[in-house]
Amino acid sequence: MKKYPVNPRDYKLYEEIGDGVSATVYRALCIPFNEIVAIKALDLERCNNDLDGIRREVQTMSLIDHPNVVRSYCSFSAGSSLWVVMPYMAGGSCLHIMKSSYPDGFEQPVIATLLYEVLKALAYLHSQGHIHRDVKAGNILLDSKGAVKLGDFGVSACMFDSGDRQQSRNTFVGTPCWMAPEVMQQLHGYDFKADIWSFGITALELAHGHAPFSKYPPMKVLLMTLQNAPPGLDYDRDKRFSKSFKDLVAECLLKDPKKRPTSEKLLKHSFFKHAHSKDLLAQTILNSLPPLGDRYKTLKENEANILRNQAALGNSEELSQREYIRGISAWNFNIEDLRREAALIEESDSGLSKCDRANAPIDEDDKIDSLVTATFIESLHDSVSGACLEDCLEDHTNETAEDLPSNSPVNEVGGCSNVRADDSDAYVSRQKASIFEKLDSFVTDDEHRENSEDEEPGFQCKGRFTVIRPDPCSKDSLSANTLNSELSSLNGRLASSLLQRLIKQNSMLRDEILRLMRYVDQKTANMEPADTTANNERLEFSLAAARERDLQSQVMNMQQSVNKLVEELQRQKLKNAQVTVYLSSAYSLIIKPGFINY
Ligand SMILES: Nc1ncnc2c1ncn2[C@@H]1O[C@H](COP(=O)(O)OP(=O)(O)OP(=O)(O)O)[C@@H](O)[C@H]1O
Repeated sequence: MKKYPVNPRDYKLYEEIGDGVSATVYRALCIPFNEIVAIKALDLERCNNDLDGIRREVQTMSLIDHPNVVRSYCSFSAGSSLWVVMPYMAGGSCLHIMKSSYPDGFEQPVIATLLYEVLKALAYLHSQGHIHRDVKAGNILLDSKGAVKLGDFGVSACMFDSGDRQQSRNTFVGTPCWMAPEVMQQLHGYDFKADIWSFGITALELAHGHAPFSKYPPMKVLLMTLQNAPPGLDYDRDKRFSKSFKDLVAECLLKDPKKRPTSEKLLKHSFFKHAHSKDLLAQTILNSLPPLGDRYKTLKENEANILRNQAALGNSEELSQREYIRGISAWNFNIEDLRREAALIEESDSGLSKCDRANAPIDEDDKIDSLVTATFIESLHDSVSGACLEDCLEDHTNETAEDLPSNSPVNEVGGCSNVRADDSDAYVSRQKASIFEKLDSFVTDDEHRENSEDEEPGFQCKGRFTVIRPDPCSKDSLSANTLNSELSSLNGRLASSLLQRLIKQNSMLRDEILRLMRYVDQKTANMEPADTTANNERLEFSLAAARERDLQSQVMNMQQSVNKLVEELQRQKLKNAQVTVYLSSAYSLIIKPGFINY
């Protein structure tokens, strides 16, 4: 096999052809081979220390060998970046093609051809034990001849992972609009079927030019996906599509992952009778397209214009949502802490939830959805009283996938720094106030947005980062990761902080009393002759006070130990749940090799 050089000097970088949250992609020349390649430069500083994710992506890409999957030729470090050398896909991504020439989506034969190729990639990946976890138009790449390849393994996972990597399958990654309900729920982990859901959403994306719910902020997408009927090809404008296409989408978007077909089975679906060879793609959608670099430049210019117009209108909040406007593929909704908290609450909650009582779900799936959604919201309520997220639910319980332009402008992405403070009380109250503010702004924005299609979401989560409603000027701006972990630990921290403050106050009062007593004693001693008995009493009193202070500090230490033990218990509980999931997957493997089902 051809060995590509691993020295940056052997490559000449040309124009930029794409970018994501963690990477910029360039067209480049591999000088010794005189061959055009694509180089994905992963900025290690922008990767939020997700070195494991990068390692996984590079490792997965280098091991993969399938005509429908983008593989990496080699990778190496170049300055503060990691360069991944890949085949150059001159057509770019389906998302970019739609954005520049097909805003309302592709025709059915094109969709069938694209989806068939993607499905072959998925069948291969699944057979190798990989879950892609980020299937979407933005990750479907075309070369100049119409060959289709699935790319971006930034969040892929291996079914046979153990330890930390197994854990990654129990976390909340992907992109909200494309994310399967079971990935959001995090009740029993998930498997290959999560990709089938995303595949169904991608089918809708290719048919309409944007994914269902794409105008909504991630938090709302999450609630709508759990609560509403699955989206489908049910609108008037969908009449142009065949029944087999509608059936395919409906099968992929079944909420119960067990009922969804495998990728192997889907390959035999009657819809793929409409699929053609790659020539169709070359002759239709790629035919009149300008070179990728030019297209990318135009897209960027359009994006800049939109931002400038918004700035002129004084809508500063929309300014830095560049990723959303240009259709960056991944805005991974990283709320695993919150989800975990919701799941724990559910475990320990034997009574019916608000949502359960109100909605009286008819079947088991709906019940689980409602319960999880309700516990999710209740956990927020428990942590931060006053947050009123039910609005999100109630507003949309009867909505199905409403189609809204994926390029609708959204809020600004703020610089979100973690808050640090020396004074724990001030820190806790500031965090609390900040959380209230964030949640309030989320709810307010949501209500506001209901009345206007052009309004922007209040939350924006992208890439391996989660970003909350922006406030670039605020020093106290808080990342959603911080928010999530603060929410889960706020009650414990508040209680501990309160106790510590009480002990501190108590000991200050005691010192003050002792000081006053000493003062009174001195005054009395000046007036009276020395009294041995009184002196002895004073000595005893001082000793008792010292012993009391000693005991107080022991109580404080014990309190801290209890806090640590509670934390450890929660960690162990989580580990236990993961081991159970792992064992059940191992068991399924033994009884059904090649297919994993929890
Ligand atoms: N081999 C390639 N040839 C041509 N264009 C590419 C290639 N790889 C990526 N691109 C373009 O660059 C964009 C960003 O790439 P990629 O999705 O891998 O980066 P990322 O940082 O992982 O982004 P995100 O996670 O936001 O999707 C793609 O959407 C695509 O348009």
